[in-house]
Amino acid sequence: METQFNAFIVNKTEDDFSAKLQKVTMEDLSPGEVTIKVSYSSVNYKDGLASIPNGKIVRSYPFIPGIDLAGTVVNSKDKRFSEGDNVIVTSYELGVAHTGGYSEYARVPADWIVPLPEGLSLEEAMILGTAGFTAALSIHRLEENGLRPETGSVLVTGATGGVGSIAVAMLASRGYHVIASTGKESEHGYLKQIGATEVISREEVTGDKYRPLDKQLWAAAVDPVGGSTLSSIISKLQYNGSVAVSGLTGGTDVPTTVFPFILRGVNILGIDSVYCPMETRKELWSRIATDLKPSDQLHTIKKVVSLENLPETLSKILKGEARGRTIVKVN
Ligand SMILES: CCC(=O)SCCNC(=O)CCNC(=O)[C@H](O)C(C)(C)COP(=O)(O)OP(=O)(O)OC[C@H]1O[C@@H](n2cnc3c(N)ncnc32)[C@H](O)[C@@H]1OP(=O)(O)O
Ligand SMILES: NC(=O)c1ccc[n+]([C@@H]2O[C@H](COP(=O)([O-])OP(=O)(O)OC[C@H]3O[C@@H](n4cnc5c(N)ncnc54)[C@H](O)[C@@H]3O)[C@@H](O)[C@H]2O)c1
Repeated sequence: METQFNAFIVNKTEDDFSAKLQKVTMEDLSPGEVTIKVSYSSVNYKDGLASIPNGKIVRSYPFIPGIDLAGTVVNSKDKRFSEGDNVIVTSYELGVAHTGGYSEYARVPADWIVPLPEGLSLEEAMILGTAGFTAALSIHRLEENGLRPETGSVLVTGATGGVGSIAVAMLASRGYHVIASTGKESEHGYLKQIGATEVISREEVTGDKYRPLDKQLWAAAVDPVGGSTLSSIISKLQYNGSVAVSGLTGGTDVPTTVFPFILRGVNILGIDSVYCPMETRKELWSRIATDLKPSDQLHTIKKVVSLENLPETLSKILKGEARGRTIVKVN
């Protein structure tokens, strides 16, 4: 193992903020039982927030962000892992309070590690990453609440984003009629290519004005957008319909009324990928490698960058300009 290696460091002092590639040593990494040579990381909205001064994600500076990583174990003090094992690490404190995936090496607690399931390569694991896991958890929770392809169509908001694109592709590969919503007219072709049956604008979701109960349009929705988009979804879900809520790119305040809940039995399902229990996490990753794997669409969804490209890539995701999933080829 090299004594010095590359990592993307964010630093904040009283009067300065910087985010750049630097040489680091193992002493700059947070402690953990398992050392991993990182092959790929990825770029999530949360990583974008971690790269700006007031994103409220990073707990202390200087810091190495990156909430996702996939790589190979080089050293383990925990019996569950050995040199040469291919692994995935996402969630918990990674890239938030524990140095993350934007580094050639990472050191993490063994309890956070998922062995790479058969059926996924390290690259595919990161095309999916936290976004793919969140999409899978959303679909799992919707199906637990009765959703089936014959129940009706499923709306996906923020559909060109990471969570959105993977949700479109996973739902389509499971036989659902997927209605993808986007603000980007130029991306309708992309959304059809990854499996959307119909593509609608953001305004078609919200309508001209909010009505507490509106026309029943969708059996379910995967919503990483939140805000007024979520208010409209709640009033337009079919009887007993559910929305899986994972994000806030469209805002955090969700004005609603009790009517959809007490008159139509509508459900809001909260989706948290970060502290999802390990047993469910492992089960879902093995489904992501098999029945939930959108094999045909993964390479249409991916874009590959290097650690050097991170500043412009992180800035793009915060402006809502990223498409699909950007993975970072680290080693
Ligand atoms: C991959 C998953 C994602 O992408 S999630 C989306 C990214 N997350 C965000 O944008 C949230 C960033 N955080 C914030 O904006 C603020 O912390 C919010 C949530 C608004 C609360 O702010 P404020 O009212 O100032 O209180 P606070 O920061 O002291 O926290 C209050 C209690 O909530 C907790 N909290 C905070 N952040 C998280 C989090 N990400 N996950 C779980 N819990 C969180 C804090 O620990 C605190 O709890 P306690 O009082 O310490 O028990
Ligand atoms: N709950 C969880 O465990 C979890 C996990 C992963 C992501 N997230 C959250 O999900 C959201 C999406 O994450 P991502 O990594 O896929 O990001 P992303 O940037 O790839 O996707 C976001 C999408 O939202 C769209 N968008 C932006 N502003 C919008 C607006 N005002 N109205 C409608 N659409 C808008 C963008 O065009 C983009 O398509 C973020 O809020 C992120 O924090 C939550």
